[in-house]
Amino acid sequence: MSGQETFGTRLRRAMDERGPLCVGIDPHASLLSAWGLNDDIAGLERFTGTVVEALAGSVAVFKPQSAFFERFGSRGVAVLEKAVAELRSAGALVVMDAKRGDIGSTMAAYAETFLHKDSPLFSDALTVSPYLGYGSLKPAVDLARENGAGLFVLALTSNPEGAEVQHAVRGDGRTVAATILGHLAAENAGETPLGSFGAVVGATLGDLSAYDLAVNGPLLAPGIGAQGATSADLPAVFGAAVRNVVPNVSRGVLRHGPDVMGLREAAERFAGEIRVAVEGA
Ligand SMILES: O=c1ccn([C@@H]2O[C@H](COP(=O)(O)O)[C@@H](O)[C@H]2O)c(=O)[nH]1
Repeated sequence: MSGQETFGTRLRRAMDERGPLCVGIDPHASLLSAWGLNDDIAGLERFTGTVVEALAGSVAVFKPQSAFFERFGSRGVAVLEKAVAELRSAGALVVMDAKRGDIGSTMAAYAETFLHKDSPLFSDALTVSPYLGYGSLKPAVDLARENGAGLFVLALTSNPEGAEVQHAVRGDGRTVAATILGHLAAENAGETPLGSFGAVVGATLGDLSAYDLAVNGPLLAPGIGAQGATSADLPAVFGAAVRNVVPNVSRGVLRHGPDVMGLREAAERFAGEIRVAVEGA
């Protein structure tokens, strides 16, 4: 790596300056309709542009959900590319939620797509799935390091179905999720102020004291708002790791559009609740 700032360094600074809230950009068909937009490319463009206009200058992190753009084909991906560029040039960080995961040789191509500086979809970080084996992610880990980017690895997801895989106990007595967290701690060893290799850990999960969340990396926490978790739950779920949590809210903010002020007020409300929860912890 060439003296460039790491994702962990940029993220820590963004969290300090703007607060840790991550707003998800999830253009569900139902949200497009609620905003009075058609479920087509023009609706997608208007929706995405409104979120960027309202929040890019004040929110630290955005998490576009790639699926909602991909469903419109290449024109949807073009809208996503534009949003990524605009968000980053406004000083926000972009975590692309594409949840990629495949055998190493294919993983290398996914990594080129999202983690190579010359790609139009280059993002500060990418969500990835370790369920083809953590080692299959190596091309993404390597390219992220080379380009000052990061990863968020699915460890303990917010959905109830995740438990049958993630809580499964291996031959050595450790759970699958604990093993993934262990790999991340190793990636981040010695990094300051924060490593670049984070975990996805749902805010919906209740007491996680059985897990060592001290991976010296960020913990992306979806589940606040539409999935039922609240900002006030964060200290109980994350314990001492709460200061490394990047809480994601998607529909909970987006349902306040298309009014730009409505979106801003909703994001500020969540940001304030998160601040109170984290500082009081
Ligand atoms: O464990 C996970 C991993 C990712 N997600 C994604 O986060 C958002 C949540 O949206 P809300 O509208 O705030 O519920 C969405 O893009 C999911 O795909 C998750 O929910 N849980």
